[in-house]
This record gives sequence, C-alpha cells and structure tokens, in this order.
Amino acid sequence: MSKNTSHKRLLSSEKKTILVTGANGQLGMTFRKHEKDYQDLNFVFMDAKALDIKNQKAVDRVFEQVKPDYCINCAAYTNVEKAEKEPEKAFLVNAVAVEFLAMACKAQSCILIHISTDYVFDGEKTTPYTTTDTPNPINVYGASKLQGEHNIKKFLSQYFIIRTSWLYSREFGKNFYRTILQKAQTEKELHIVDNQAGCPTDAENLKGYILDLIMNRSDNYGIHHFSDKEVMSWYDFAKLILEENNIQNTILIKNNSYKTKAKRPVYSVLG
Ligand SMILES: NC(=O)C1=CN([C@@H]2O[C@H](COP(=O)(O)OP(=O)(O)OC[C@H]3O[C@@H](n4cnc5c(N)ncnc54)[C@H](OP(=O)(O)O)[C@@H]3O)[C@@H](O)[C@H]2O)C=CC1
Ligand SMILES: Cc1cn([C@H]2C[C@H](O)[C@@H](COP(=O)(O)OP(=O)(O)O[C@H]3O[C@@H](C)C(=O)[C@@H](O)[C@H]3O)O2)c(=O)[nH]c1=O
Repeated sequence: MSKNTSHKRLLSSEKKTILVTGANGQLGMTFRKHEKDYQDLNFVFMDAKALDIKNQKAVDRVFEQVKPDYCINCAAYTNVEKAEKEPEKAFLVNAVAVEFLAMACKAQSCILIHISTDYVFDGEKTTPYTTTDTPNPINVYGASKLQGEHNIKKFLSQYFIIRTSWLYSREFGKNFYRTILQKAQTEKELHIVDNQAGCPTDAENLKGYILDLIMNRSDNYGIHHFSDKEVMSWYDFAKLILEENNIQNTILIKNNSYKTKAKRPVYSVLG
C-alpha cells in the first residue's frame, strides 16, 4: 500500500471489530457511509431496532456474540427541547443505558468510544472550555449526558468520551443545517438567535477523528474535545447554510426572543 493511503491502515495487521450503536442517527449513518473506506475494520452496525441500549440483557447478548474491540456509541436521546418535558426518558438513554454499555465493555474488554456534548457546560466562560473545566449543565439533555460520562468513568479505564458541539450532517438526520434548508423552502423570513456562540461540527470530521483514534491505536484515554474550529452564532451559521446552498430569497432576521423551553449555554466553544 502506498504511503498516502497509510492512514487508513491499522498499525497492526489484526482486523478490529467495531460495534456502532444508534446506527441510524446522523453520526451513525456517517460511519455507515464510509464503511468501505476502512477495509481493515469490521463494522457491525446496530440501529435502535436491532439493539435497544436500554435493554441490558440485549446489550450483554450482543456484546457476547459480536465480541467488539471497540464500541462507538452513537445512540442517544438528542431532542434538547423535549428532554425538558421528559427527563426520565433522556436519562434512561443518555445515562442508564450508557452504564449498561460500560458494563458490557468491561466484561468483554472492549474500548468504549462515547460521544458527549458542549451542553455539559453552563456557558459562563468567555474562553474555550478545556477538558479540565468543571461541567455545570443548564438543561436536562446536558445533565443526562454528563451523568452518562460519570457512569462510564465508574466502570472503565479504557474509554474515550468525545465531547463535540453543534453537530450537523448535510445528508443525514435532523440537525440545524437541514432544518434551516427545510424552513427556507416554506418560510420567507427566518428568525434566528444571535446570542449563543459555538462551533458547528461536520459529522464527517468527527467520524474522521474517531476512526483515526482507532486506526492509530490511540491509548490517550479519557475526555477529548473535538469540534470544527470556526466560532459563530446560530444566526451566522444559518447565513452560511443559505450561502452554501445559493438561497437568496430567504430573509434572515436576528431574533433573540425565539422561544425555546430549554436554556442553552451562551458560549460553548470547546478547546
Ligand atoms: N446532534 C448534535 O448537535 C450533537 C450530538 N452530540 C452527541 O453525538 C451523538 C450522536 O448524535 P446524533 O447522531 O446527532 O443523534 P441522532 O439523534 O441523529 O441519533 C441518535 C440515534 O440514537 C438512536 N437511539 C435512541 N434511543 C436509542 C436506544 N435506546 N437504543 C438504541 N438507539 C437509540 C436514535 O434512534 P431513533 O431515532 O429510532 O430513536 C437515533 O438513530 C449523541 O451522543 C449526541 O448526544 C453531541 C454534540 C452535538
Ligand atoms: C430552528 C431554529 C432554531 N433557533 C435557535 C434555537 C436554539 O437556541 C438554537 C439551536 O437550535 P436547535 O434546537 O436546532 O439546536 P439544539 O438542539 O440546541 O442543538 C444542540 O443539539 C444537541 C444534541 C447538542 O449536543 C448541541 O451541541 C447542539 O447542537 O437556534 C432559532 O433561533 N430559529 C430557528 O428557526
């Protein structure tokens, strides 16, 4: 194999098995899309139907059968607004079920790669949050994700918790990028908040970061922060989305009174 494709080769010849949970979500689908690019990895994709991570017996059974070397947990309760009304559901998926995964990983000596969020922070800082900053979530979703992090740390030493922010895929799932395009089809004016700063992150880049950890056999376990680098507001992001798609007849209006149930951090840049 030539040198310029070597990043897609494992450092050792052993083929690793990667279990991807929540495989029908935007990040899960992004991994699926690239399965063929990684011939040295044996992917097992399980969507919510194939494996409900809330079902501990099912989790244990799948881990016993698949014997994964890595589990990339893309399963999550991600509806920030709805979580305010149904916190038990959010905690069940984002915290309790994550503990089931951690226990199964422990039993099978599997490395857990779990995705967490900038919403574990309260947004009171004005400089990028580092991995040593103390989380202090201000909404139910963030609190449930933080509890998930704690539950992993209780059981495992070989884990990666990767906090990312404002994740979007142009192709898959429900996300701000696709919501704006959808709204632009039916609404002349879009009212978008300008009072939160963060870094939109392309799911393609997060996928690359995670698979590099595996391909390079990283043992830099613990909490990682990964996001794309451009800091902006949701309004700025909406503007970029419309520009990228050459949409000129939609009027964007800065409107910080856009009503939401959940509070969001005012600043959630990850450093
Ligand atoms: N989206 C974002 O902006 C950000 C996301 N993250 C984190 O990144 C990760 C991936 O998010 P993303 O791909 O955007 O999320 P999605 O909501 O697109 O995907 C989550 C997937 O998990 C599935 N799921 C829900 N409950 C269960 C369950 N009990 N068992 C198995 N699968 C389940 C969902 O299935 P179904 O739809 O059928 O319920 C869905 O397919 C999550 O951990 C999220 O918290 C972090 C920062 C930003
Ligand atoms: C759709 C829309 C949203 N907004 C505002 C509401 C909110 O403050 C902000 C973002 O809106 P959304 O609800 O789409 O995004 P939200 O669900 O808050 O996105 C978050 O999702 C979770 C899963 C994460 O982990 C976070 O990193 C983050 O990406 O934009 C408007 O002002 N106008 C609009 O038309």
